[in-house]
Amino acid sequence: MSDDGVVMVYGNGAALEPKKSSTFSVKVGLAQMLRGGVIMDVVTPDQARIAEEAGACAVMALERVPADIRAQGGVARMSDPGLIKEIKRAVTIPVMAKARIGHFVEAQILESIGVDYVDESEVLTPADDQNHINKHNFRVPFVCGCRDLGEALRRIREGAAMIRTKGEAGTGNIIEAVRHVRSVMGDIRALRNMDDDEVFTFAKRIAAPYDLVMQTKQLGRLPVVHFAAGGVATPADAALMMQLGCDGVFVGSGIFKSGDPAQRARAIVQAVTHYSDPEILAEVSSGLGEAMVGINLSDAKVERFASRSE
Ligand SMILES: O=C(CO)[C@H](O)[C@H](O)COP(=O)(O)O
Repeated sequence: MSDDGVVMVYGNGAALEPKKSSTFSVKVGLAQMLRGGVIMDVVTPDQARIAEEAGACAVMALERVPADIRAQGGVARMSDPGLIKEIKRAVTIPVMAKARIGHFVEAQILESIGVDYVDESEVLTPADDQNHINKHNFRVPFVCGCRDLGEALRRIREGAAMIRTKGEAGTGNIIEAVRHVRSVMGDIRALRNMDDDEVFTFAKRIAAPYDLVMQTKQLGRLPVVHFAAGGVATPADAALMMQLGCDGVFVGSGIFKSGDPAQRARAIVQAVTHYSDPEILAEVSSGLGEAMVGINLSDAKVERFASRSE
């Protein structure tokens, strides 16, 4: 436990470590450095510079922001490695990049060009509808999405060193992000109050490895860093994710599909830093110009990226 009462998971990584890998706890520790930060989707070196200047703790290189993936359709893939290299040269903060679910060759390519993290992401078109990447086969740390505690712990068992709740990327609508964060946090609260004897059945019910469920119970939180993603469009949305207990946020479309990306990016960083101070939140939310338009999710025709994997 650290001074601020936060459970430090770095030293606990060894308990999650399969025999095969000697690096898992190092990857988990590396992701800790991102806590309290904002990770911004960027598609060009210029956008990466805007993100860094605004105070992003990392950027996520992808071929199109999720709102454009939705609007344009087609198969969304890993972005051009040449472009990712240019983005790496443009900034000093860590650069993440997305690989399709199950596409371990895209991940090999991203590792070979030196990205700092790979996001095995449902925002891209899945390559394998049964299997995720065996992330223990890589030196580079992975982040993966989840909608609930079981899904988070399954990804961690496969080697994810960081988790993000999925939300619904590219909608500018926070409702699914709230649902997913509340689901994870609610299950952790229920788990903490459970008798140890009940954990076997609970682990079976959420289809998660017993040892990771038990570790989560003991820590009172996910055993790796947990960010929110998908639908964050305003400083208030970002602060909401933090007040619900997340360690940081990913923002994609919400910044670069808004009227003034640089100003909105700065405001969202401030909101994450001062997430429990409504006066600062009021100040940074003022005069930001147009937010992204967004999509109403009660429309059944809207594709759910979050349901693309279990
Ligand atoms: O997939 C992501 C995180 O890995 C995206 O960065 C995130 O979900 C973006 O969503 P949005 O465009 O709604 O902000």
